[in-house]
Amino acid sequence: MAIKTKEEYIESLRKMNPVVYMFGERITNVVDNPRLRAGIEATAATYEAANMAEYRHSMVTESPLIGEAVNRFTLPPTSIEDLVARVKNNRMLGGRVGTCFQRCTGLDCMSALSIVTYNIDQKYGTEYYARFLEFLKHVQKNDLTCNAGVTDVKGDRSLNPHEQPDKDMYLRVVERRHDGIVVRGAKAHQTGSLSSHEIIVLPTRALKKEDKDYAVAFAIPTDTPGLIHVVGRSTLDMRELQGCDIGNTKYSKYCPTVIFNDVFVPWERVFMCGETEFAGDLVMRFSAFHRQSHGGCKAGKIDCMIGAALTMMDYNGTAKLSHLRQKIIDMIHRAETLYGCSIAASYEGKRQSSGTYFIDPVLANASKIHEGKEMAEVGRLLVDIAGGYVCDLPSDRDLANPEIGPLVMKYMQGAAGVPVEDRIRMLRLVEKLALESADTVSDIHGGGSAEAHRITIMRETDLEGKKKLSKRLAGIED
Ligand SMILES: Cc1cc2nc3c(=O)[nH]c(=O)nc-3n(C[C@H](O)[C@H](O)[C@H](O)COP(=O)(O)OP(=O)(O)OC[C@H]3O[C@@H](n4cnc5c(N)ncnc54)[C@H](O)[C@@H]3O)c2cc1C
Repeated sequence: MAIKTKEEYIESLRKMNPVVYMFGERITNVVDNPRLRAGIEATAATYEAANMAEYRHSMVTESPLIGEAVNRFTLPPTSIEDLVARVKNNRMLGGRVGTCFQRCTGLDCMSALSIVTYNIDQKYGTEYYARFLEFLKHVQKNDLTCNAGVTDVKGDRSLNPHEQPDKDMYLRVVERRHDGIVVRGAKAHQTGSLSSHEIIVLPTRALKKEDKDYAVAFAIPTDTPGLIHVVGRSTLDMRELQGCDIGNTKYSKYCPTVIFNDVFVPWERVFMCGETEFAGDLVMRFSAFHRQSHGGCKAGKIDCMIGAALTMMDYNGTAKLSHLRQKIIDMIHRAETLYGCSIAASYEGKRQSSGTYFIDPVLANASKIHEGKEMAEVGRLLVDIAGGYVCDLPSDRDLANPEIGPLVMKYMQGAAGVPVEDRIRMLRLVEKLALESADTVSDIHGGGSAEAHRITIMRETDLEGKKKLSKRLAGIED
């Protein structure tokens, strides 16, 4: 049963028993909690699309590993076609959910591990790659969702992990046993950790040899004893719980901090343990794949934002105004540049020793730098087009109030013939698309902060080649 339906996916989460806290209280029923469910629904869209005639051909392919049809979200790329399909699927899904569907990070971890575990084995004769392939088979056969446990809480940013006054600021191995390891630490911003069956942990940065205990990668179920998910707050997080003014009526996003309170990991699930010199490569590969992913999903989110802007123009009676139509063009070209860089990064991908294909990291990072700046501009344009009611629209509860409701509705009218309820719904969606902090901050920091992209671009670009070009024209011989 390699392809799950949406319903099977949700039922599979129901069988899990993670330890979860939100707003200071223990949540025992994750799946039916309205706030968490909105996030789970976004991930469920990746299962739904795989079963829809319209998208099945792009979402499903045969795995060379298990010889069965699998959801592409479980498939590390083994061709240029696979790399391109990742971006196209992400764009389609980003547009369908209008937020993050929370399933690419796990694939990005698996893609990076499928390259680096092989390289570690080549150097040290370890068996990480074989262990990783066993894990991957499990993921593919059961159509699992994984999330990325990469970002450590990091304490004092000027200090290396082993230099921190509290040694747990980066996740580390605290005990080595005959049957596995015990780890302690916390991973921040764990997008969709409760929509996932497994959490894949990687180091968050390059490490020195003194940081040996921090050079650890592994995968464990998200309800493993000792794991505590503390759901983070975001700007619109009460809306689903209050059951009104929701905006995106189907989907949302949430990002817990996951605490690893002395968690046991069996050796068969450990994919790196102490090989510090590979930590930087592992995180660089994960980040580059993740930045490629963003080029697809965020372009898809802009598609949805453009749709909302155009609809607001219809509803406000501003559809013919040329300066607003210019702003639509400004939104479109930003989506296409983002997408174009990400698609180009895929076509320029190269086969690695393990057989996995890796994207062009310079193009993928260029795409992400563009996202960090331009998504904010797209949000600004959307709010500009939609009008000031994006921020202080009366609540659904005021509209339903028998005393003031009819009066409020009267003054919410837009263009003739547009149902007032529709105009209100679209304004709420614009609020969610442009101002939900879990999404807008992810445009800046998700996949690493801007400086990390710039450093990668500088490191991975052929600077000498560019100097040679200029020297040749200037007649300078080296
Ligand atoms: C909505 C959202 C979703 C996310 N989802 C995930 C996820 O699913 N999985 C995951 O693992 N991570 C996730 N992340 C984490 C993301 O990768 C980090 O936020 C990002 O790497 C920045 O780390 P930080 O937040 O700790 O900020 P910091 O590292 O504190 O950075 C803040 C600023 O300080 C600068 N800075 C910090 N330290 C240094 C230094 N030593 N040298 C130079 N400059 C420095 C940075 O460049 C940046 O400008 C998510 C983040 C967000 C906001």
